[in-house]
Amino acid sequence: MSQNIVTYSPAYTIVPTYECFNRCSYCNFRTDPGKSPWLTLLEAESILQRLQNQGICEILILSGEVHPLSPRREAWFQLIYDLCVLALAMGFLPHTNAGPLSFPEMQRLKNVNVSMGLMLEQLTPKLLNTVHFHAPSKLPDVRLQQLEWAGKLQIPFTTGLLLGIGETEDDCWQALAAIADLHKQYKHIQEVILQPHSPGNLQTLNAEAFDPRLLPKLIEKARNILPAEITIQIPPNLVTDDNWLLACLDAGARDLGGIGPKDEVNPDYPHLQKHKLMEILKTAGWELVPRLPVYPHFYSWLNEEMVTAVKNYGVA
Ligand SMILES: O=c1nc2n(C[C@H](O)[C@H](O)[C@H](O)CO)c3cc(O)ccc3cc-2c(=O)[nH]1
Ligand SMILES: C[C@H]1O[C@@H](n2cnc3c(N)ncnc32)[C@H](O)[C@@H]1O
Ligand code: MET
Ligand code: SF4
Repeated sequence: MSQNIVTYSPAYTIVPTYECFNRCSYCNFRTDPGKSPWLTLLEAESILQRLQNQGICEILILSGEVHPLSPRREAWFQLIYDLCVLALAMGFLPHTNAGPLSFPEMQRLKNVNVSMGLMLEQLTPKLLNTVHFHAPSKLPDVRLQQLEWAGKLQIPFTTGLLLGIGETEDDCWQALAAIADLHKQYKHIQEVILQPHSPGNLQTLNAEAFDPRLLPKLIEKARNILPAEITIQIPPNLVTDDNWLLACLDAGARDLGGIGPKDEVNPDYPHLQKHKLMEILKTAGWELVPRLPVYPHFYSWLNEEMVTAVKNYGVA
């Protein structure tokens, strides 16, 4: 068995809506409520048709958020649900990250997703006075509760930290320890993303990019805090120097996340072409291998329909 494998998920991101009632000051994705048209199922169908037979497995459904008490919340949720059903019908594997959900919403989405995700971001409440001042969805207790519900519902889950938004190193260790604790109870975390803050043109936060030279040490320490079965993921387009990227792998990162034509969250940071990335990794002896958005040890948590969808990729 080769030990020098790095995985990635051939993915395409579908955005139900960019409108969001939160205003995270580092966000380059959101528009104001009512200001962005929602994706229609017809538009989605034509996008997905063009993606067929291109080696893409994962459809990442990434959304701005309609307030839980808004009269438009139900239609917003239904659109996300229907997009998952459509992606499945067309042979793709959905992974939804649409911000915090109610327990029944999460329960319903489990039926039409092979895995789901929500970044913890950070745990320290001091960010509520800064980058998350206008972002009730980023209340640490709300995020922790989401991770707990995902565990109770046995949803294979992706979470992670956003780095360089005003936290200290110690804040990172505490956030990682909280993820490790929840995982020890429910065994549901498949990967933890260590996402460096990367400034774009639309955000209001005036802060530097997270210094990528700090990443390897952070990954090494994260590797010690997190149980071994949780994979550490780093986004290669946000670690723009080849040597730093390789240093991240040496430190214990083993996955490069969803790689597709556009990074919707960080549109100013395009991904390298796959063969370029492969070449860089190869020089250091790493092999880049595609994976599905759900890891094999979670197949027993999926319903029959999700297992069938996964089986179409010749695994399970
Ligand atoms: O291309 C991206 N994929 C992102 N992904 C997808 C991720 O890289 C993988 O495709 C999934 O983890 C599925 O395996 C996220 C998934 C989450 O659950 C939470 C946050 C993200 C963030 C990004 C992102 O910024 N860019
Ligand atoms: C989908 C995820 O994208 C991350 N995210 C949001 N804005 C930025 C940015 N400027 N740089 C890096 N990551 C970002 C957050 O962690 C969010 O949860
Ligand atoms: N709004 C969601 C969150 O922040 C997912 C998309 S962020 C661009 O968790
Ligand atoms: S990061 Fe997510 S929750 Fe925050 S403003 Fe952007 S879309 Fe909304």
